[in-house]
Amino acid sequence: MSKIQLVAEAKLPTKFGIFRMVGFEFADSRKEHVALVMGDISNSEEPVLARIHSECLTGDALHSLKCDCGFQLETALTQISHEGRGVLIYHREEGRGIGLINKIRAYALQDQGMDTIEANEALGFAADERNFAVCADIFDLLGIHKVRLLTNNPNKIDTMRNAGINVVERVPLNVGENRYNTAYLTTKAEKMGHFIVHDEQHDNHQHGVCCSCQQEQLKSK
Ligand SMILES: Nc1nc2c(ncn2[C@@H]2O[C@H](COP(=O)(O)OP(=O)(O)OP(=O)(O)O)[C@@H](O)[C@H]2O)c(=O)[nH]1
Ligand SMILES: [Zn+2]
Repeated sequence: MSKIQLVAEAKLPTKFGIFRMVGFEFADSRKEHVALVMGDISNSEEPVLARIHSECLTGDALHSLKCDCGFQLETALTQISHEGRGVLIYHREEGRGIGLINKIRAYALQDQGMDTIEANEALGFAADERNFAVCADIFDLLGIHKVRLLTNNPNKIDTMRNAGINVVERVPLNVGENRYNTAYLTTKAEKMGHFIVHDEQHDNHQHGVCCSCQQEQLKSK
């Protein structure tokens, strides 16, 4: 497989501020990834606040409560904009690498009682099919070698370090817990070693999707 290349860039104004959007592509497979960069990252000595965000159409764009992705995406972009400097790699590995349609199939099995990992395995996939190494190559192409990584996933940290990216700090990203994703978060913590801190109160009053509040909202409709 060829190495990923930086192929396009442009300004992207968002509700979180103005980013530089950088497009990356593998010449052979045409597989695409994108990074949103804010501020001056040219000083390679100053660690960059960085997020590797794996694609989740349902959570990121369709407001699903089954996972924490949408909340993490918003929080990461907010934190980067507060610092005025940082990068978010939008890692196009939908459904932990199994793709959108297979993720829907996995959700159907979860509706019957399987957890995230059991559902993936019942479909013939590993628990996690993602390849994070490409993100180290993207950091490298952006001239970033020292990061404070926004994640709860130890595997992302290990993969970056093994690829020569200096992760000087893990910045936790525990947001978005609600009644529909508690089991998903528990599976991540218990079976995948993620650093999940359960929030007894849930932190979603601010998002209007707290378990009980949401119930009330749904009932009143
Ligand atoms: N196969 C599968 N993928 C899922 C499911 N729910 C969310 N995803 C995908 O999981 C990926 C996000 O992975 P997570 O385990 O939530 O988080 P992470 O990226 O490993 O770790 P953080 O950096 O802490 O967010 C995205 O690609 C989602 O599309 C599911 O039930 N099954
Ligand atoms: Zn998700």
